[in-house]
Amino acid sequence: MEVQAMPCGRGRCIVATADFDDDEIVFSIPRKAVLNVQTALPNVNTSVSQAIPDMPSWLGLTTLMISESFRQDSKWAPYFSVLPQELDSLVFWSDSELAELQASTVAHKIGKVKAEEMFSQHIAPLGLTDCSTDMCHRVASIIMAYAFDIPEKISTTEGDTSLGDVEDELISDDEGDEKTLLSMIPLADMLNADAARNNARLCCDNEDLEMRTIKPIAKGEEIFNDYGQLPRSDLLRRYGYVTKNYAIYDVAEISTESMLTAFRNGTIQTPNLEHLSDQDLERRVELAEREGVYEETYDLAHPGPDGPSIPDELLAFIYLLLVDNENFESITKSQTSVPSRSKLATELVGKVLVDLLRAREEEYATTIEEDDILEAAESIPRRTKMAIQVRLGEKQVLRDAIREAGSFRGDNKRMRLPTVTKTNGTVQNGKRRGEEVSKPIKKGRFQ
Ligand SMILES: C[S@@+](CC[C@H](N)C(=O)[O-])C[C@H]1O[C@@H](n2cnc3c(N)ncnc32)[C@H](O)[C@@H]1O
Repeated sequence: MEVQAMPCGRGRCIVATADFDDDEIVFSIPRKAVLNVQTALPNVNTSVSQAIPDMPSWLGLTTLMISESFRQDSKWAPYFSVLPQELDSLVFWSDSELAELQASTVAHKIGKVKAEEMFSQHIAPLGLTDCSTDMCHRVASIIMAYAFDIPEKISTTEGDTSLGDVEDELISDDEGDEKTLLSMIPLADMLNADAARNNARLCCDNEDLEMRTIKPIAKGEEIFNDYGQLPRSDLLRRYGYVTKNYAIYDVAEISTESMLTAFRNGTIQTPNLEHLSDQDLERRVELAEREGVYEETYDLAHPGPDGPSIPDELLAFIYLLLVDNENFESITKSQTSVPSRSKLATELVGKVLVDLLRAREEEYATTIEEDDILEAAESIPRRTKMAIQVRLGEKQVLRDAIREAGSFRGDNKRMRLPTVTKTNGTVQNGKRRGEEVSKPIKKGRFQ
């Protein structure tokens, strides 16, 4: 094998001991060397093997690994012995460490309490001696950071029914029709990842699993697998590390409830913005749901070739809250569709979004400039430094989104504001006299 495992600043890493071309096999793993319900479940005791099919795949594999780790003669013992004892995934952070994430929504996605409920409900009744909650967290977190979802290999051997029921329960089919098996793959899971430096990926098309290059690799270079285009918040939550290479995938979330509260409370700073009654607001939210643009939270990103910072759905949602009654009724009756992005990006939508995004920015206790200074400090603990990078990344996304919203110049003529008091005492909604509000355009859902 033309690779070598060695310690590095990222735990262990795998380094090439020869040159590789593009799309060359770096190493192969026989499927029987993979740990999953197909390979390991028949060995575990009856109560465990009967319970696992009722568990979600991550919990089933957690139970399987814990149970297997208690077996004196487990063939996986050498593998288990090299798995890490400690991880930096967010589930292991103390409250004060988590507080450093400030207003990042990742702190609410850790799922520690829910996981503990699952451990009590499913694993505790199995009576596995010495199995503690800490051990369950450790194994579940290793699975989160190390396991692969591999396509199920359907057995063609007639009469092979040994795992039929188990497979039905534990094989997930979340990617289209392809059923996958959550699996621990020794050696393949020794590869680190680093956004721009990834140069290999696991290929499951053949009998053996193959780690193949996705670009040429020179002798001496580290081999990196691709963990996906993850924002640093998720990288930290799942893998317990962050690097600046992932900054391009950072996202900041804004919750719809917080935006609706700002509308209800009248905290939007736009002058003359007509107050919507709760009932009106409700109708507009229902229309957003019907048009498929309502989300509980919206992800903002850095603008780039893949798209703008502010998603179309968020623009459409704010547009539906701000559009004048005439156009609102017209869309409701499906005489008009929600317009395209260029028409959604009205000056008013931009202005309101700037207010909402600034309010979101203020939920973080420090500014970008303060974080830049804090992050540069040498004496800072490792977890604090990672938390600063996450929250800083989110604030930078918010700043991009604010800049983008502030550049909206679309016509406000269909907006329900600002109200303009005419000298003769009549009030118009900002549209020029005689201006046509909307022609019935094509019906249909927001694209
Ligand atoms: C699949 S394992 C990779 C092998 C791991 N280094 C080991 O020694 O077992 C994933 C873990 O490796 C570490 N890791 C991977 N890529 C990294 C990187 N670029 N920087 C720092 N740590 C990294 C993280 O701790 C992550 O949870």
